[in-house]
Amino acid sequence: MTNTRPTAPDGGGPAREPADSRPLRPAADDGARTPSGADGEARTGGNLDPAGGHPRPAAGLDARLVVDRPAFRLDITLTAAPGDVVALLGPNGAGKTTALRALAGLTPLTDGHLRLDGTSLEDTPTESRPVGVVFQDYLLFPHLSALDNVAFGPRCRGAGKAEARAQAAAWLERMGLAGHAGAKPRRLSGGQAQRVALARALATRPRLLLLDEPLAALDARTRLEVRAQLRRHLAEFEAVSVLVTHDPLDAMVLADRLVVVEHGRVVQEGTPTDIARRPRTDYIAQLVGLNLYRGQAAGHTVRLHAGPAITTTEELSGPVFVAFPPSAVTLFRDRPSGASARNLWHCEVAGLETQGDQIRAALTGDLPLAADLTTVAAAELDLHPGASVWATVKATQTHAYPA
Ligand SMILES: Nc1ncnc2c1ncn2[C@@H]1O[C@H](COP(=O)(O)OP(=O)(O)OP(=O)(O)O)[C@@H](O)[C@H]1O
Repeated sequence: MTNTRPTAPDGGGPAREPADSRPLRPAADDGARTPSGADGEARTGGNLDPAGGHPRPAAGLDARLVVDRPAFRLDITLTAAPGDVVALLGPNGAGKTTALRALAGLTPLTDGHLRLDGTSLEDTPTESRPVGVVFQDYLLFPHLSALDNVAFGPRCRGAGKAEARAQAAAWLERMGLAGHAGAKPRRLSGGQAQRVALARALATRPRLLLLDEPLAALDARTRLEVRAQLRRHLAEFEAVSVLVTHDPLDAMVLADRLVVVEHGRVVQEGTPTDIARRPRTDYIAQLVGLNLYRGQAAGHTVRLHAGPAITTTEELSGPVFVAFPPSAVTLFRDRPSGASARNLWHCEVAGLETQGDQIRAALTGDLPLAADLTTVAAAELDLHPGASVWATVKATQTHAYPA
């Protein structure tokens, strides 16, 4: 692992944890250098994995991670080409950290495989794997300057002190931190410390960069800045990056591809746009802020498994999903007469929540749904929990796709 060893040169580093304890902690430093020539290979080349039908890239990451625990099983396939940024998203307990720990070599695989640039990592000691990790809480050595924290990686790879420091200085410069090279971590802001941690991971030129909730410890303003910087650095990074996050915005901004994990399984993967447009589980629909239903389509009508029918513009048949945003819902206190919307449901307000300058109403009744309206509209409608309302959605505002 790139960024820290169990003990720093003078013995002050974080202690190494047992192989499968929590939280995720760095292990030893990277000793192996990247096989050269892997960069620039076809991003989607390779054979098909006979088991899962996933492309098996010659360069990049090719993993099936199976971890069995008494009450939990992780079984996910992850492939990524050099240059890809993949975000693992999922609810609490889905298995994201377990997957990251398995990729890092901190949690042993029960089954599956883990290959990087065509080489199996399973036989490579954790500390020799070309893997870098950036942790949520940075885990910088407190007694070392920013420069020496970053130089630590190259040092462990065998670089001489002067060379390691020169490389570290170049990385700090790249991160816009040249002026903080001599600062100890306690004198750095959260955003600066996170950039030092990223520099430390990148300074060993890993072939797999793992980021564990990299922005979670930052306040909202710093987060915005660091997110933009991280996006730039990840875009420049030539090998595979995998990040774990709870935050859909981080995932959408930082990643080329999202892999959504629920109950230890991949439930959906695709580009952020595809996932936002065609969510396939309630968790993802909530994440991207859509109302999502499942039903049987016949022409322009989708009969929901539990509930009424929804009229759509798409003409489909068979099992489908139908989605629409809360902003597409119009609410009335009295049943609208002559409303052009075909979709009209009688509901009750279950709850109201302020979201920025909008009010999000949670409705139950004919169809459980979320509706957004302005504060003024909510006041005019005299909305309150228990209030009876009529909800309409135009067919053109819905989106139906095969399930
Ligand atoms: N060291 C461990 N020993 C036994 N069970 C564990 C261990 N670590 C995690 N688990 C269990 O494995 C499952 C997956 O946990 P994991 O931490 O990977 O999920 P997660 O998606 O990262 O969740 P969160 O978002 O809350 O961090 C959970 O049921 C968890 O309780």
